[in-house]
Amino acid sequence: MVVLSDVEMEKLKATKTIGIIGLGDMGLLYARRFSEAGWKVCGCDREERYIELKESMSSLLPDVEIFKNGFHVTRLADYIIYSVEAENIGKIVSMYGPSTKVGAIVGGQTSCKSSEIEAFEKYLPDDVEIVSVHSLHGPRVDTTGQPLVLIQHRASDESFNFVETLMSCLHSKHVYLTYQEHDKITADTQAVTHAAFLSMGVAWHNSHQYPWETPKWTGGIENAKINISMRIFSNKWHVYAGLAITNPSAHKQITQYAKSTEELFTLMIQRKKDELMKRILEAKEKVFGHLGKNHQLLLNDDLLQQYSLSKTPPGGNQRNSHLSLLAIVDSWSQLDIVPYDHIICSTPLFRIFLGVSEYLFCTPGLLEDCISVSVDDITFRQDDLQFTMAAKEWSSTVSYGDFNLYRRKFENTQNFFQHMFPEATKMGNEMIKTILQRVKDNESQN
Ligand SMILES: NC(=O)C1=CN([C@@H]2O[C@H](COP(=O)(O)OP(=O)(O)OC[C@H]3O[C@@H](n4cnc5c(N)ncnc54)[C@H](OP(=O)(O)O)[C@@H]3O)[C@@H](O)[C@H]2O)C=CC1
Ligand SMILES: O=C(O)C(=O)Cc1ccc(O)cc1
Repeated sequence: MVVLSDVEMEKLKATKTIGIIGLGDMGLLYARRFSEAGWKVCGCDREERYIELKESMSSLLPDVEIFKNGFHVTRLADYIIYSVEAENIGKIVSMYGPSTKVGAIVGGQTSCKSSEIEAFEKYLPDDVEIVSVHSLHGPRVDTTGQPLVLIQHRASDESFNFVETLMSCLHSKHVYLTYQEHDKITADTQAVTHAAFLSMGVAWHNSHQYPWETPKWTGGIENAKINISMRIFSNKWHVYAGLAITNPSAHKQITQYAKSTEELFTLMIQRKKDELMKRILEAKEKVFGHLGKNHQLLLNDDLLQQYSLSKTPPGGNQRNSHLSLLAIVDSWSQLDIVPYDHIICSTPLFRIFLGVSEYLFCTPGLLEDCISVSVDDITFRQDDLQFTMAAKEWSSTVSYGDFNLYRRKFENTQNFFQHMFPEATKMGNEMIKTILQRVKDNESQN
C-alpha cells in the first residue's frame, strides 16, 4: 500500500466526495466509518425510504448527506460504492451508472464480483474507472485486522491509491486480487461454509428440534455449529443467496459438498467402516497432511464449551458422527482445495469451520471415535439423514439459480428459530470475539 503524507490525505478529504448507493447494513457501516474519519460522504437507499432514512440519519450520522436516489449520488461523488443486493446489481447499475460523474471511480460491495464487474463494464461510461472492494465480514464485526479485498480492475495507480487511502480508516488487512481470483476463493471458503450451516438449520427444523434443548448437542463443537447456524439464519437471506447463486464457481463447491455428504452417509448406513475410514484418512492427508507436528490448533472443545445456548448444565458429551465436518474435509479433498491457502482471504465463519474441522481431524483418537460412532451407533442416524437431504436441497436450489425458492426455504427455517436470535447473536458475538482474539494471539506468537 502506498502511504500518503498527512497533507496529501487532507487534500483528498477536502476535495473528494464518497457516495454510497444502498444504505443497508454494510453501506451504513462504511458511511459511518468514512464520515468519522473526516471524509465527505453522501448516499441513498431506495427512493421509497428517502424521508424515513433522511430523518433517522439526521441524528445518527448528521454529516452524511442523504439523497433521494442514486442519480444524485453518481453525479456528485468521486468514488461511488454500490452496496446493494447482488441479485439486483445489474438492474441498479443500469439505472445510475450512465450518469456517473466524468472521471469518477466506481466499485461495489457485493459478495460476488463477476456479476458486479459485468454490470460495471456494460453500463459505466468509458471514462469511469473501476476499483471494487469486499469486506470479508459481517456488519457487526470489528473491521480491524479483517481481510478487505481490493480489486484494481480498470483504474490508474493514482486512483487505486485514493481508494486504498480511503479504506485505510477501516484498519482492515488489504488483500489484492483480480475479480476472478476473488470469486474462486470465496466459492471455496464462504459459499460452502454457508451451505453446511444452512443444512444444519434446515435439518433441525425438519426434525422439529431446537438443538439447545436436546442433550444430544452438548459440547464445544456442537455450540459452534449451533451458534454459527443461528447467526446465518438471523441475517438477510439475499446475502447468502446472492453469494451462492451469482458466483458460478460456488455451484461446483456446493454440489460437491452435497455429494460428499450423501456418499459418506451411504457408507455409514451400509456399515462399510473400512471403506469410510480409508476415504476419510485420504482426505485428512490431503487437507491436513502438510501441518507440522507443532501446529497449534486454532480451536478446541473446552474453549467452546462456555458458549452454550442450553439452560441445563452440560452432562457428558454425546458422541456424534459429525457428518457435516467429515463432508467438508472430504469435499475439499475431492476438489483439491487446501483451505489454508485461502486463510488470508477468509471470513470469521470460515475460520471457525476450518478450526472445528481441524480439531476433529487432528486431535488424536477423535476422528477414529467419530467414524466408529457413525457406523455402530444409530443415535444420529435420523439427524444425518435429515442433514443429507437438506444439503442436497440447498445444492439443487443454488444450481437452479432460483432466488425465490432460496428465499422461501431460508425464511421458512428463519421463522422457526426467530425467537432465539437475540440470545444466539449475543452468544455468537462472544464466541467469535474469543476466537478472533485467539487467532491474533497465535499470529503474534508465530
Ligand atoms: N451482510 C453481510 O454480512 C455482508 C454483505 N455483503 C454484501 O454487501 C451488499 C449489501 O449487503 P447488506 O448491507 O448486508 O444488505 P442490506 O439489504 O442491508 O442493504 C442493501 C440495501 O440496498 C438497498 N437498495 C436496493 N435497491 C436500491 C436502489 N435502487 N438504490 C439504492 N438502494 C437500494 C436495499 O433496500 P431494500 O432492502 O429496500 O431492497 C438495502 O437497504 C450485498 O451485496 C451483500 O452480499 C458483503 C459483505 C458482508
Ligand atoms: O462470515 C461470513 O461468512 C458471513 O456470513 C458474513 C459475510 C457475508 C457475506 C459476505 O460477503 C462477507 C461476510
